[in-house]
Amino acid sequence: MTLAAKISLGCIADDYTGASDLANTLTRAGLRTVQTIGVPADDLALPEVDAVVVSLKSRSIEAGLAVSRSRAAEAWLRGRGAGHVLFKICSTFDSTDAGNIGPVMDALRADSGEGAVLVTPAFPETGRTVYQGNLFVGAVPLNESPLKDHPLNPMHDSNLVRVLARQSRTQIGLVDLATVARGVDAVRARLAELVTKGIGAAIIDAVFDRDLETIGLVAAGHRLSVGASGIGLGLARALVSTGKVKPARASSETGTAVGGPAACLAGSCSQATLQQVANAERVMPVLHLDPDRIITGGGEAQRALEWARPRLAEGPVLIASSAMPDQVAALQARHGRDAAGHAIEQAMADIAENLVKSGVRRLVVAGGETSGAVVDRLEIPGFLVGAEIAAGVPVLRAVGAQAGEMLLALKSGNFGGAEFFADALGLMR
Ligand SMILES: Nc1ncnc2c1ncn2[C@@H]1O[C@H](COP(=O)(O)OP(=O)(O)O)[C@@H](O)[C@H]1O
Ligand SMILES: O=C(O)[C@@H](O)C(=O)COP(=O)(O)O
Repeated sequence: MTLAAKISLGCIADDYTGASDLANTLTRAGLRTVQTIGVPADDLALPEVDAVVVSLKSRSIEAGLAVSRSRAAEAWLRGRGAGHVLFKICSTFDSTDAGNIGPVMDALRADSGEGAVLVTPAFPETGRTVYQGNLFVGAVPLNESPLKDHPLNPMHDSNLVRVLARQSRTQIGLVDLATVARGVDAVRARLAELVTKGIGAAIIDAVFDRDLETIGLVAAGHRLSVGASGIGLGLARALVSTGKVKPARASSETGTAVGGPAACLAGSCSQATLQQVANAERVMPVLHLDPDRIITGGGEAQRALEWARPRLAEGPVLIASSAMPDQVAALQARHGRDAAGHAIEQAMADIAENLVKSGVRRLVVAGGETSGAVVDRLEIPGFLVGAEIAAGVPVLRAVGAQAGEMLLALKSGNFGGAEFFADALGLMR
């Protein structure tokens, strides 16, 4: 890969939608940023950038594998000069007690020789705030939010000190909002106090962007941090305000038009996506997949393609597997959680691959795991960040894709407004 100058910030994202969310945030804060899929091959031509976000599909895999892939990404980023590495996790802390945030954090902490790692999923722009170590999604604690029904990692505890302690080998401390409000020196003093107690990581409260700016200034003096786009915002602003990065103006354009047919795929079952799919019915043809037929090998992907192909010339189409929590639970009871999730992801990848073979060059995908399966199948090695569709969701221009010029939007399940699919296609020309 041709990266002429050394990078200022290295990031490892545990899924592809999360990576594009972070790449979007860093870009808007003035950092020239590229998103790669996995550790990039040496011959991938990328422009000169301040930050690289290496996207992994490691959120729901076995912890040992998540650790080894994250360590490989970290080694690559450090080799390109990154003094600070941010491990980007979900703003709703998506994980199970068996992994993966704690094990990856522990391994990266050991590799980077970090004393106490700052951890916060706060991202106020999307309603994620942390107070006394408790994560709120909008007005409700995490365990009362729609995340309690997530198909792969339902979240039942809003206290992140407890959640992370169950996953990590180190003790977990708290830097509370009152300390953050007192500023950079107070946070540094609190961290030093935690280190003397043998505490290796701390959840840090943040409610407003100004809290993240304080956190970013402290974190920028460390080698490692863990969090969502909010801490990315803090780090980016710190790099700019301390003169380490000369800010670039984020474009509101996505560059030359790609044209050709457009399609949307939804594998997310989040409340936000369910509403967006329902609203899309008013503006484009929508096909609801039969998940049982997908899992039992009933030719559902083929049926979807036969439905979509004749419609593509008329305008965009949407193909969705999204279902309500009770339907998801019933399907999982019949087939098993992982088997169901995997089969549906692979069916989405089959559909995406064949839609692209049929000429689709503009593709919107809803769902993190779903996006991972689709992007892997399309063998897209990286993305440049274009216009912002909604908070946390940019238009992406594929770099080095086999299919040539392509625009994608990878929507985190919970993000986007009620008309997200129409909003996205409106910016993807
Ligand atoms: N109808 C369904 N029933 C059960 N699981 C489903 C259904 N539709 C999709 N899934 C699976 O649910 C998971 C959704 O995860 P993901 O794509 O990451 O969405 P989100 O961004 O909302 O977390 C995927 O593994 C997907 O294959
Ligand atoms: O931080 C966030 O909320 C997102 O960037 C993200 O990671 C969401 O994950 P998915 O909902 O699984 O796409």
